[in-house]
Amino acid sequence: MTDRITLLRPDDWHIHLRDGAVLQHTVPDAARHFGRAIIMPNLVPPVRNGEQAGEYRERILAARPAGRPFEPLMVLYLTDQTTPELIHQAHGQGQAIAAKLYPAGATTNSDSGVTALEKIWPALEAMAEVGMPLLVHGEVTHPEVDIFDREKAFIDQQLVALTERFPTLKVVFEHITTADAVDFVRSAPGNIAATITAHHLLYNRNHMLVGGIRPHFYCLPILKRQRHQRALGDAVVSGSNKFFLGTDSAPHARHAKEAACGCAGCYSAHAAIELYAEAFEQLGVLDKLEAFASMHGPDFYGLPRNTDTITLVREPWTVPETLQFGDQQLVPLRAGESIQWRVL
Ligand SMILES: NC(=O)N[C@@H](CC(=O)O)C(=O)O
Ligand SMILES: [Zn+2]
Ligand SMILES: [Zn+2]
Repeated sequence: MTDRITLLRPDDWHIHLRDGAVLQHTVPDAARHFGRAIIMPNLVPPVRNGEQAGEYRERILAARPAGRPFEPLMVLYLTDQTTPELIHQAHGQGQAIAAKLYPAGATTNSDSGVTALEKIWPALEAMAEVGMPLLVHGEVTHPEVDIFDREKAFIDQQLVALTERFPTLKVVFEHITTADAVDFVRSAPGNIAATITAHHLLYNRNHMLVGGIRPHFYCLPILKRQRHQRALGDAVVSGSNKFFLGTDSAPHARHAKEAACGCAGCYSAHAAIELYAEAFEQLGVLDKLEAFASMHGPDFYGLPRNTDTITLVREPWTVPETLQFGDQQLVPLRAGESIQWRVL
């Protein structure tokens, strides 16, 4: 049994840090072991242009603990109004590395999202031209589509056509949750990749719903049945470079989760690489963690891999019941329970 594993420093290709006072808590967590992170732009109001991305980046850097190598990689939030000029400007000035498609109404803070893909065709054309990746929250929002089918419906109704229309556009299908998404990404060309969260590898909908409803497992896309969890496991076991680490750590204050209408999002930044190590060990592929966490992401984005390392040891520890979140509290993933791995 391996009790110690050293990895090139990993990166998080999908995280929510929020804004304001909570950055004092979310940024240090993200910066514990990750070298870089793709910072999701779904603030209220969203990060719509290069200038706003630059300002948000400064607020994040102001909360970065001294001596940490952590670098935030900024993302634009696409709206019906996003123009090709805006893309060219943000890209040209190095203010944003990617742009995010939230179908309007699909998830937390997506009200300003895109109402019909045709509206952003010119922006996508510009992104393909300059090589800026499109990051996608891949769920349809039609009320008649069952919430467990929304990812598959997005592939069938939107993503296939989108990738055919823009064959050179780099696309990251974010936080995939279904066998359908795994199959789509696997059989797609090299410019299409996906992030996978630790919670979708470790859990399925039974964990959320059997024996009582557990709001801290509620996130979007929602946890699916075990068959889909296994398909995500198979994707990482395959070692394919199309799949890489994106935690989708998405903090909400405790009262906003434990409510009659609770918010979607799981917080995992306090123990992200440790939770992935557990998932990979359960799958019997700890040796594949490094490529997934530290190589496939930078390779896809065309960035250098980190050069320093981190070491994980098998040394169980207990996650606190709550963490400070600005002047509120949040309940992290695994609250009050143990995690098998610890970073030295
Ligand atoms: N994943 C979530 O359940 N929530 C995210 C938004 C998102 O990534 O869809 C959030 O911002 O809270
Ligand atoms: Zn999302
Ligand atoms: Zn997210």
